[in-house]
Amino acid sequence: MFQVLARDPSCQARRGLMELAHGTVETPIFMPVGTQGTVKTLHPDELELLGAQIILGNTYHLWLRPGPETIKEFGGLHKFATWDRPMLTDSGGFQVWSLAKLRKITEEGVRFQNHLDGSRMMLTPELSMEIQAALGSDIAMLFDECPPYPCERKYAETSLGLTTRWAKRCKDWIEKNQPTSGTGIQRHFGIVQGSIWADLREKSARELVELDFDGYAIGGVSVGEPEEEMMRAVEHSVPFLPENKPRYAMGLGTPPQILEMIGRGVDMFDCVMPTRVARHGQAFTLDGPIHIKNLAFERDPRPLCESSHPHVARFSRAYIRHLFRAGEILALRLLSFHNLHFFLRLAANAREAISEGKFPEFKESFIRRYTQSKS
Ligand SMILES: CNc1nc2cc3c(=O)[nH]c(N)nc3c(CCc3ccccc3)c2[nH]1
Repeated sequence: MFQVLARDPSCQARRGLMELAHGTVETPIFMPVGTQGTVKTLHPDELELLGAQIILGNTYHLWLRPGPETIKEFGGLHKFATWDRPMLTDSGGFQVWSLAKLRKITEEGVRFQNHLDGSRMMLTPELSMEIQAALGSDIAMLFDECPPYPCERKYAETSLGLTTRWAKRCKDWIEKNQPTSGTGIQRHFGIVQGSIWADLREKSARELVELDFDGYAIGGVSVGEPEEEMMRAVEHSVPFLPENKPRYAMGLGTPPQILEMIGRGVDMFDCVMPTRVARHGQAFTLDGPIHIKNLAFERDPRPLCESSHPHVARFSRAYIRHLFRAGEILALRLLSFHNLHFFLRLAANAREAISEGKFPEFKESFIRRYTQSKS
């Protein structure tokens, strides 16, 4: 399922290939988030134009609406959304924690109030696996508990025990129900927890590796902790994960953070930021982010960035600023397309640098230019 093609000689960065039911994915990879079965404001053809190899869907959102029956009737999420490349779905626990009201965690699962109609619902490891199987994603995340930040050590320790017991229940469900044919093999990734404590991160990683999954995510990060805590959580988890399996840092991060993580041996990234900040007028450039509403761009004839995709580079900053201030929907689409392209190019350039054994130099020069205050 995963093979390492090249390793940078002077850091932990590696280049790899993931063989999935709906195609091959090169790593390191950035994965656009398509919460409701669409990457906001963009058409699947545009995602292909961008070179998106895999997109993310949300079990929690799709379970509540339109519901697994509808999606099953259309042959799964790929057919429903007409996206024929790989998809990864989260298990729903994190979304219950961050979206639903009146959440109650028990050994059985998570009881909560549906944020759409207030009805009381229950999500369990087995149900999460069942929904993700109905969605037909290429990679399903195991049902975990993402502890809040900050939290007491005792809470983190108890919580990681629950995540491991839930991982075992997911594994039992998979062994009992996973069809080995039909919609193609669905892979499953365990999620390492343990909050900010190194020994808990090691404990969680060892317990999940013991259960043996197709890949491993580093969870409990990008939940409001300082950047150095995020880096340490990755550093304390990666050494206990197998070399020959993909590693996914959940919810991360800014361009510099992604490059720092790649240097520490992480292969997969997701972040709502590129499309979310696009809707607030922020565009990523090699010289750092810009806010298109800024008066400075009123007559700026340049494209958003020298490395913009032709699909967007044909428009001046002045024109996009005008559209944005006029509330034109095209502005959101152009900024979303541009930002996703920026992140996808960053991953592609990282892959090249790793193959050339020059990742540290690539990382340093990108971060230097990106963070220097623009002239
Ligand atoms: C923004 N920061 C962020 N930190 C996260 C931590 C966890 C975590 O510890 N456990 C799980 N299961 N998911 C997490 C997510 C959601 C990532 C996602 C979103 C959309 C689609 C697919 C995947 C996180 N996102």
